[in-house]
Amino acid sequence: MTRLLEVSDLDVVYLGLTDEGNVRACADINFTLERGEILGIAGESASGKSTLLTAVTRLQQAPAVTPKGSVRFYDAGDSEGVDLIAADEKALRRYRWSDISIVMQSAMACLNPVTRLEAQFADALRAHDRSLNRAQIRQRTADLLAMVGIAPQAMGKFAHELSGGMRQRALIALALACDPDLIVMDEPTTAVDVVMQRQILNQILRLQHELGFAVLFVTHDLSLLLEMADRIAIMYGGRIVEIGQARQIADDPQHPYTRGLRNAFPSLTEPRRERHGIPRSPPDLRKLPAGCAFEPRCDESVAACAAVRPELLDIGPCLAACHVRAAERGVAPLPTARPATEVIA
Ligand SMILES: Nc1ncnc2c1ncn2[C@@H]1O[C@H](COP(=O)(O)OP(=O)(O)OP(=O)(O)O)[C@@H](O)[C@H]1O
Repeated sequence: MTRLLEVSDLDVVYLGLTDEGNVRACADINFTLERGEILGIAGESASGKSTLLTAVTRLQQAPAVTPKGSVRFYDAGDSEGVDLIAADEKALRRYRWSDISIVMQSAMACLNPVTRLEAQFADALRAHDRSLNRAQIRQRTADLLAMVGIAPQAMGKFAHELSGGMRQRALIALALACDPDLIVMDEPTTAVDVVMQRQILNQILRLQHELGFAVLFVTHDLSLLLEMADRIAIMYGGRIVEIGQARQIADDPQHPYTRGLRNAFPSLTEPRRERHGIPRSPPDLRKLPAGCAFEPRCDESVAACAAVRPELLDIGPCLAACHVRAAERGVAPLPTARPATEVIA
């Protein structure tokens, strides 16, 4: 395996008018991605998933800032890598499209409404290779559309002339235009019906298999990730609380929150049983508790959980941020509780 991306100690804060108004949407994010790997990121709404993707791709906009951390991207054969967080706009342009491309939730918002598809593909292709002539661009566009099952005639159409599923697939074809090493996907199938969702996901998996790009895939639908990802990171309250192989997350989840998510939907193979949601609501990111953010909803918590924030530790089957699990597995003793309240600065 060769490393493609390394995210270290990354924080993302939406600046408010006052310090109390700051939202630390992502905190202490650490993960790696290997070439050709599919890493899924799951978690409830407002857990910081989309914020993480925009920070990793440096597409975040004010009031979002990244006060600390790095996102190191390793080009083929480059052992040093480049820190995308520190890179200037000019340097970033070199990586966008050709190395890293993005498929967002709403194709309608991402495709240009006033230009035909062909012109949008031409822009992306020329960003990679300025010497391409019109005939080459048309041929490459037709090939890319064919990869996602769209007839070449569609290149003469505007986004509003395509169905929702076609738009989303056209966006995937556009993301593939420069043969990137990494495609970042933010809920790419939420805007389409379940049949189309299945078709698109199968297409992504087939293309990933053929072309070998890595995928960073965000969704709130854990069941979907269990099917397609190699590894899965679970986010809660802006932090990764568990990260492990998809099979382990499916069969042996460790963090009580992951267990809650896992129990919330039925399995195709297990006997039928009653499903339970996770009680109460996610935390307010402007005022997180000093300890574990999941503690108020956790049925396994002990005194230390409310007082001391658990680190993401290697507990054997996976990395997890849970005092109870770490103690259970002999990785770290339960900390001594000390009551405190933290206000995000
Ligand atoms: N522009 C903004 N200004 C202030 N806070 C923001 C802004 N955008 C997002 N947030 C806050 O950041 C937190 C994380 O939001 P984010 O959209 O990253 O979560 P998510 O897990 O992707 O949710 P969803 O699944 O609903 O898209 C939320 O509390 C949200 O309210």
